Amino acid sequence: MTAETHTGAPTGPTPDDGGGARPIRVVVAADSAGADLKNRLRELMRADPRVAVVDDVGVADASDDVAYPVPALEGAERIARGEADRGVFVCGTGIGVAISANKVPGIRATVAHDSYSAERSVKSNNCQVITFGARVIGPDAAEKILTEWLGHTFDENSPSAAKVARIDSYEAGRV
Ligand SMILES: O=C(CO)[C@H](O)COP(=O)(O)O
Repeated sequence: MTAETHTGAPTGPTPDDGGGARPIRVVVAADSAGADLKNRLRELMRADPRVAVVDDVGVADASDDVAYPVPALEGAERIARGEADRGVFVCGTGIGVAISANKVPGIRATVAHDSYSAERSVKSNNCQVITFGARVIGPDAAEKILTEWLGHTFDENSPSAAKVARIDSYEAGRV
């Protein structure tokens, strides 16, 4: 699948649309440093009516020392293949899983530890993936940001769309 055919526009409900939009499919991933927070965020989303399914690609818990690129790349590839709409990836800082996910064509991922950045990552950048650093942000703050993030959508008719399209064009080799 090419980046052109897979811009991966986040879909789903907006905060004030009454929940009428299609529930989204989310994939979660983490390394040992992020497993506990990932599991907590996974359960939060499984109880959220805006989320249809939460697919967990591991690691299961902090005893598993598989390095962060492995679950992050697997999660990002599932989004690129159209098997999930969005991803929530966690490591110690959120940086390693973001860098890994961004290597998958068509995927836009960023760490976002504040509400405004999380919102703009969707509305400006059409990011499908948000990442957290479990050694940086507390679980309550991560839950609040995640709950808000689930309600944001990218407007393909907004001025930001052409900017994201420029990234897609570069990735597709069209300069
Ligand atoms: O935060 C991480 C990568 O960004 C990861 O959880 C720890 O990586 P390490 O410092 O290389 O062990």
